[in-house]
Amino acid sequence: MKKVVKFGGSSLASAGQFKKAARIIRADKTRIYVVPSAPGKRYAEDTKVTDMLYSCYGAAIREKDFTEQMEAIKARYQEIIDGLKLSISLEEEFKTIRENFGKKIGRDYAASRGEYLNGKIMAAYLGFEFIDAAEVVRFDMDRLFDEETTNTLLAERLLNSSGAVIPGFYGAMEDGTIVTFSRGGSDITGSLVALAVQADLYENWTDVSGFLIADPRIVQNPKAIETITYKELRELSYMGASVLHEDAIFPVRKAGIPINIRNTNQPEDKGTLIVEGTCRQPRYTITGIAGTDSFVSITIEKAMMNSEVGFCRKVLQVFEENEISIEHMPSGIDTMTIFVHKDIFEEKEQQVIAGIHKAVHPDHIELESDLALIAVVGRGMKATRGTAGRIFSSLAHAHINVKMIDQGSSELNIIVGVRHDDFKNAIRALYEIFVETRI
Ligand SMILES: Nc1ncnc2c1ncn2[C@@H]1O[C@H](COP(=O)(O)OP(=O)(O)O)[C@@H](O)[C@H]1O
Ligand SMILES: N[C@@H](CC(=O)OP(=O)(O)O)C(=O)O
Repeated sequence: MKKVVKFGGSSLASAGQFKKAARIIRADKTRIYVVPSAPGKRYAEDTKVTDMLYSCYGAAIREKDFTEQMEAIKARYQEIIDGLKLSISLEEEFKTIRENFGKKIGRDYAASRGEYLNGKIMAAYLGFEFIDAAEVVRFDMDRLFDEETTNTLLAERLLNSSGAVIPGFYGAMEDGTIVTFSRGGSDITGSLVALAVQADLYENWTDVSGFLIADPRIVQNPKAIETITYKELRELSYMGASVLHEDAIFPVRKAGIPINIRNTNQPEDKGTLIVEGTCRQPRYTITGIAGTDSFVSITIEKAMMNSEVGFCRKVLQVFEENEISIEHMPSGIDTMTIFVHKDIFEEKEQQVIAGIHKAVHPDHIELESDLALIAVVGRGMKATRGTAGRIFSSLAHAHINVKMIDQGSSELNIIVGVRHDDFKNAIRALYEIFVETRI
């Protein structure tokens, strides 16, 4: 039996949190492979070390003096080292980092140092071997993740280890250039390590007692999900449930390795088990609710659109040419609406509109911004009639106007579009009807 344990930034933000993590690791001899994140927030208004590094590197790039910012980062680590009563020194490491910042060696290198240094401390504290992710997580020369090489490198390096710390979030190209995954990417590293060593379980330790039915920052004390399938989780994390990176599912899913989301502050809680399939019936019709609140909708109107062969393709081509990916596309007889992320669309707005005019000569194009999309997800929905009806009535009851509704053909999710201002209330209303009232 072997387990991979990933600790998120909130679990390693201070010496006190490090001690909790180490207690968890030492309590189970099968917890052999440890993937740490960089120190996260110690309290709500605190700054994550990754963000401190980005901002410090930003100053270096602008050729501003970054001494003070670098000292603040160093102080975060020194506080942990002192609190753990370790005799290691990071003086030399910081000297190198400062020099590399001066040489403007790369933004990804800068960000990766958060995990690198935390890994060094964690390895020293546990008495485990430190393995630099730059040696075992490979990106190709186009900065794309190289899954096959990584799997080989990790397996060769780790299989005989009796205790190893591999920092999360980054890897390197063959020439040593550091590349990071997108934000929250330590979850991906954990998953890659689990696949390479064919772990029995991938434990992902965070600051909540599992995947909760709704975002705890929106719904007060939401209930935890006991068991969730990879498919359901993918829908929820893609739609903004940030507890697990959306790409962390793929490596373990392939090998059927379950993920267990656990709480470092409450290790006695069972957390959430993420599995390929389960015969366990979910407790409620829905498994979870998640949403993101910055979409734009583009509605294209043209009489007789439905009989114009190739209309949709021509419109979609305009988005493709502008490298904008499409989130949803509900349509009517003479209208089609396209939902896209606001931040990506904003920069190219006028090009896209001009492109659509040129491509299909519409009667009218209407843009609506500040929209939110909410996904109601659950394997139990397939067997239950009237789910969409309940969604509508709960939102109507809360005086929320539904802009769009889209049911996936797998009947695993229903997506609802609402105004940005209604976003949180809509999630609360949906939680209320499916979980609290359970009618
Ligand atoms: N459905 C959800 N269930 C649990 N946590 C969620 C959910 N949606 C959003 N979150 C947020 O995700 C946070 C945990 O993810 P993250 O901040 O990446 O943790 P870590 O630092 O441990 O990697 C929680 O503190 C919570 O605020
Ligand atoms: N430290 C990186 C990577 C990461 O995964 O962090 P966390 O586990 O704290 O979400 C970030 O802030 O994006």
